[in-house]
Amino acid sequence: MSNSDRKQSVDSESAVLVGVQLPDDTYHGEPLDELTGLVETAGATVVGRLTQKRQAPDAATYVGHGKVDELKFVVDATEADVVIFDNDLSPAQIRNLEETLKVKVLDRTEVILDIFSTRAQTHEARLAVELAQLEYSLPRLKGMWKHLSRLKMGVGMRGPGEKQLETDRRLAEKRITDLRRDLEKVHKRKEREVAGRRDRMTVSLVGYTNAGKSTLMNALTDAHVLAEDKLFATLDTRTRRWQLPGWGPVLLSDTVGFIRNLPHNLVASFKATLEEARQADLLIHVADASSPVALDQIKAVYDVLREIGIEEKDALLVLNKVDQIADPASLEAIRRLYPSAVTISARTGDGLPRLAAAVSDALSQDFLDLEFRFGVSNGRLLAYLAKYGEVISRTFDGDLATVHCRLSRQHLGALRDDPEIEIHPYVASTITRHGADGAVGEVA
Ligand SMILES: Nc1nc2c(ncn2[C@@H]2O[C@H](COP(=O)(O)OP(=O)(O)OP(=O)(O)O)[C@@H](O)[C@H]2O)c(=O)[nH]1
Ligand SMILES: [Mg+2]
Repeated sequence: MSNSDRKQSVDSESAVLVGVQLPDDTYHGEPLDELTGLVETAGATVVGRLTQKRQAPDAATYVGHGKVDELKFVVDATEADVVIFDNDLSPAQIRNLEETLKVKVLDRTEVILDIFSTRAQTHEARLAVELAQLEYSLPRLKGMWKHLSRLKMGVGMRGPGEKQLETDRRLAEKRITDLRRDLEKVHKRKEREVAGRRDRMTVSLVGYTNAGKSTLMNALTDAHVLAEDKLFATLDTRTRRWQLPGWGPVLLSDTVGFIRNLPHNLVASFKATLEEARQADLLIHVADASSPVALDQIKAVYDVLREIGIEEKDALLVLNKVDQIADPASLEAIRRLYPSAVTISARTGDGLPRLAAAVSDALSQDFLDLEFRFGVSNGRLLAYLAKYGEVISRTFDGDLATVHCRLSRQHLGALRDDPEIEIHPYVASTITRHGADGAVGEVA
């Protein structure tokens, strides 16, 4: 089968969706709405939807026997090509269901991985997706190679997915090792790159997929990044200069969107991309306030952020798409929970000055814990630190002065730009930044 054949078969593929609600499920939305969006983004057409409430999944087929019969009936009646579960299935459950239904059976994670594999643009994103796909499917494909190759190719089988069918498990394992090593290299390089930009303020846009991050990026800068009504339109980080009113230029980054129950190995693989967010001076968490499940989405984003070591308080919440909110009460409900959130519309530009002011405020409040070493004859620098900084200690050793103080990033920037103040005088001058865990390196 050639590549173009495969793409066509996906576009014309019809899918029946299945969702099982378990007692610990706290999601408030319509059970299969999000999966429908994912499946359509992957290029298939939804021809049937079945839901069931259960106390626990059935070990053999996830849904109960009666439901399997009903599913078989729907699959036959609609001549569906694929059945897609909203829940993660075990390899045995997939096998049993495929034997009975005689069509391919996928789960939500595979659909997400499939979308990522068709959308990844950069080298890094491709590596990350291939690794996640291999890691996810390897344990489930053991002993299933023949079984799977009998089934029709399509959603979930593209990209590296189908390569696995041709290769053997050992090759796949070797590939995983290579991919991990390559990604580690990319990660290291990214860390250095990001660290190299330390003295410029960086702001990252994060948020649920389709919340409007790229649209906001375009509204604030001349980025011209792709923004569209599809899930996971953005997979690669883009950084642009944002002329922040009342502050000056900062670097603004757009990032990959998050989703509820984001496949775990995908989070790990995108670590390098998310590194941008982790190292940012400020995160703007963009939420789609017009979504009926806005609160679930906001919570899901905080969950992913915590996984990469970022606390809720470190992100500025922005409630986007206020132009399309039909019921003001729903916005009020969100605002009651997050009173400091800024409401905007990236589309109409409403609230953008308010957002700029909030970002500028947040950055100004940000003080750095610094240690300056310089020649004692540099009286201007000493005076500057005494005037604008909060001096914690001052020691003089011969003609070397060491001043430990807190200084806002804004004043550090101004200090650097001041032609009157020499911060590289006769004696080597260094500024060390103190993080929560002690000194984290030089910034000058
Ligand atoms: N009505 C309205 N629509 C918006 C607004 N902001 C974004 N959108 C629309 O929402 C859709 C998604 O926008 P994107 O900017 O691509 O969203 P994203 O967060 O970058 O999404 P991913 O990159 O897929 O994670 C697009 O169709 C936008 O036109 C807004 O303020 N109001
Ligand atoms: Mg985007």
